[in-house]
Amino acid sequence: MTVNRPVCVLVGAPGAGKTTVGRALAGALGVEFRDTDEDIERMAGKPIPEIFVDEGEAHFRALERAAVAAALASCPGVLALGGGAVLAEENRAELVGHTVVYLSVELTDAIKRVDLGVGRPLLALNPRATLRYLLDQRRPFYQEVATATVVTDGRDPADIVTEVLTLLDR
Ligand SMILES: Nc1ncnc2c1ncn2[C@@H]1O[C@H](COP(=O)(O)OP(=O)(O)OP(=O)(O)O)[C@@H](O)[C@H]1O
Ligand SMILES: O=C(O)C1=C[C@@H](O)[C@@H](O)[C@H](O)C1
Ligand SMILES: [Mg+2]
Repeated sequence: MTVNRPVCVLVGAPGAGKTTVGRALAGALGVEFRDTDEDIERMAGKPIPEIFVDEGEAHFRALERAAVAAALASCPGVLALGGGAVLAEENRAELVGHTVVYLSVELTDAIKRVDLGVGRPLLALNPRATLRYLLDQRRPFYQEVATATVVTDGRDPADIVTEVLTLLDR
């Protein structure tokens, strides 16, 4: 039986660069890139902001728990989790034993990268204050699940990919 485990799971706040760095990292490793946000959109047949409006955040989080469990069990490549996936105890427990890289970002860089919250429903109102709250709330959870942390502030994605490749010994 073949067991598919991600080479690397990326966690971090909105704007940390999970999707950007994850895609480039997967390209460098020659493996598939998967993003639970994209899996959820495919499952639901609509974009994440519409799921929040039509069914609410609790429903989105339920879809996210299913997407995280499925991806951890079937993705052999680089897997990016949604920014809030670590909020669920169930997801944090599922991450034990995986190689999990926390792409850390602080407020100044995160706010520049999230483009006033476009496409990010939680940041639609008052992005700066909300992002500050999310970063403070989630930092301990990202640290709890991470097997390594890579600081992304003031660095370009190619530089971050190089550091992750070194961490992975590739
Ligand atoms: N290290 C970086 N330096 C500058 N800009 C970056 C960096 N990483 C990502 N970006 C830019 O920031 C934006 C957000 O990046 P990305 O979508 O990869 O973040 P994310 O962590 O996947 O966010 P989300 O949790 O919302 O999915 C994109 O426009 C991307 O080009
Ligand atoms: O930070 C969050 O809670 C989110 C981040 C995105 O990746 C999406 O999963 C969604 O917009 C929620
Ligand atoms: Mg993303």
